[in-house]
Amino acid sequence: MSETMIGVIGGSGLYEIEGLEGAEWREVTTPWGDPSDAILTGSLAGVPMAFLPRHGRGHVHDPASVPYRANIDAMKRLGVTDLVSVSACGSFREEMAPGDFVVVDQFIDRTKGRPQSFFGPGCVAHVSLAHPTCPRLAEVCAAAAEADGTKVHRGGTYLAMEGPQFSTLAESRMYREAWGADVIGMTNMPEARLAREAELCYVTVAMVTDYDSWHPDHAEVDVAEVLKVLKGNGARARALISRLPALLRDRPVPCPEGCGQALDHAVMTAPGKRDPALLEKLNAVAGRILGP
Ligand SMILES: CSC[C@H]1O[C@H](OP(=O)(O)O)[C@H](O)[C@@H]1O
Ligand SMILES: Nc1ncnc2[nH]cnc12
Repeated sequence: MSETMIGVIGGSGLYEIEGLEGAEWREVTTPWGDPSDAILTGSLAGVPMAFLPRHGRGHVHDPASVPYRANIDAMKRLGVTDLVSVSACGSFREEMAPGDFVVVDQFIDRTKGRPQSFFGPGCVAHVSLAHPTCPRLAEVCAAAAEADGTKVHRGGTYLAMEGPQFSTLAESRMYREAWGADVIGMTNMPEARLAREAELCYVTVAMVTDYDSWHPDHAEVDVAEVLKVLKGNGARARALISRLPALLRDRPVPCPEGCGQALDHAVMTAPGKRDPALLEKLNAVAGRILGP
């Protein structure tokens, strides 16, 4: 049985974490290009961890230019089994207030033009995305946040918009009223798709920073407001991360939810028709089924 390794992708406002033993920023190269930044590796309470700031230190990447495939490949290559996305989001629900955390379990993807898959011509694969997050990791994250006194909403639909501008009032109302979305952000797609293809347990912890633009009693979202709330959220996000090792250590690997076998019946291309160059690029993500 291989061991649990926790990966964290930190979103806006979360560019590093403290307290890792043997902490080292490591440059990881991937066949999909460079990740957003070097990756901070080390261990926490004896459990190996890897932390990657999604936008890079200094917030260099906008939501469209984040190298999602390189980020997920790099995490997989390092041995990550459980990947937590910690992200800022707007809320479409009165009860999901700024400062609350929403452990997301569904996505609606409105992003455009971002590479959506590791697979393609020469190695076609179709994984299930019906349940795009790992229920075990979701429960662990919810418990870790609650232990710190944070108000947690278990379950919620995250609308991934293209950005970088925030939504119009009409869009905000449509996502909330007609589409039933609970929170909105710009980055967790295609990240969640790619994590599933890479057979990682994945969950989004969405930290509510604002009410987007639909709420009659709150000003429309702007970055100043988001940053103000993020300052408060940062410490609680770090506290959540620090509790993960105790909750994930000693759990079986692979996870019984099946995230680690997502590719078992997914590849359609006949062995003799597979493109060797693409197979080479897939060596970390799909080496388990395609061979290293
Ligand atoms: C700073 S507000 C908009 C920005 O914040 C969120 O980023 P992340 O998901 O990486 O925390 C949102 O998706 C936008 O990219
Ligand atoms: N209202 C909002 N829309 C999109 N991304 C966000 N990130 C934080 N708040 C947001």
